[in-house]
Amino acid sequence: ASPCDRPVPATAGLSHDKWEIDPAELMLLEELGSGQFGVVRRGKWRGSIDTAVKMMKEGTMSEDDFIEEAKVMTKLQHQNLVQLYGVCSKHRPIYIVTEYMKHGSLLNYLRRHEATLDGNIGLLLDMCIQVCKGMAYLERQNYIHRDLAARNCLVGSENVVKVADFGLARYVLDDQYTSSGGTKFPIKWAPPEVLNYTRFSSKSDVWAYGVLMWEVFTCGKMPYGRLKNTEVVDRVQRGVILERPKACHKEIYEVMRKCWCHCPEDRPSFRALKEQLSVVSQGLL
Ligand SMILES: CS(=O)(=O)c1ccc(C(=O)Nc2cccc(-c3cn4ccnc4c(Nc4ccc(C(=O)N5CCOCC5)cc4)n3)c2)cc1
Repeated sequence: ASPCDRPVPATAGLSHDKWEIDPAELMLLEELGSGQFGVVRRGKWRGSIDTAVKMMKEGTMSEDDFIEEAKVMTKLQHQNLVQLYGVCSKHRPIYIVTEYMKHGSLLNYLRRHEATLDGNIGLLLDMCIQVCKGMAYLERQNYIHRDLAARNCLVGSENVVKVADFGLARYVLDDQYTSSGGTKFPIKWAPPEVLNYTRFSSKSDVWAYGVLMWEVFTCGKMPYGRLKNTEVVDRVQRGVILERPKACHKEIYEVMRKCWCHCPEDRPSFRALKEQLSVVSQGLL
């Protein structure tokens, strides 16, 4: 019988899990950057969809666990989260395919545009509010980021800011990055309970969010300057916090300070932060 009148088998298309992307549908373009994890390139998916393709160097990630988690991550959808489109896991290195953000990381954007951003309180606050909305969504989904910082947020057109790489830290194999004693551990974004017991929670993400607000209002300065990790750990455990950036109104700094309460339960939720920041933002108009 001709193929057109042969019944389509019920399993057609099911062999490809929807989080699995066929590399034949990806056209790899210029390199966007790289790190110890591998290389990131811009890509076109199915001819027209702009993507960023992270090509994970072998040995940097527990791949099978990550591929399992990718099924969950593709379901996390919000206008302030960098959308995971899927993975190419049938070859090595595996590819992590996400939506493309054309202005790169928030940290580099702040540093590159300091001249126009500095003093533009409304725009800086709007960037913080966008990150807060993405994080409030993750909080509602009981999803912990574990490495929130300006370097892990991305900027798209019209100053859209989105949170990236949520949850990815759990799959990094380099224990210099994963253990709080390691040289690559993000000490400056970690609260006391993470430094002492690696106890991650949405409230430890809130602490990191306070540091991200400080990064935004300093247009990308390094928190605690050139202090060594051991000196930062000592200060944080003694309750010494980051000073108010000069471009930052006292009421905005008050919000940051609440994110740095020693006890996690005394810190506001992202839901509460979103309310507080929009009140401040209206007050500015
Ligand atoms: C700690 S870890 O888990 O090992 C880990 C480490 C690193 C990463 C990671 O993704 N890093 C990473 C590195 C480079 C680019 C990315 C990266 C990831 N992306 C996801 C979506 N979009 C992007 C994107 N976009 C870019 C980046 C740079 C430019 C650029 O060249 N510009 C210059 C001209 O002005 C505009 C900006 C443009 C767009 N860059 C991500 C993720 C996880």
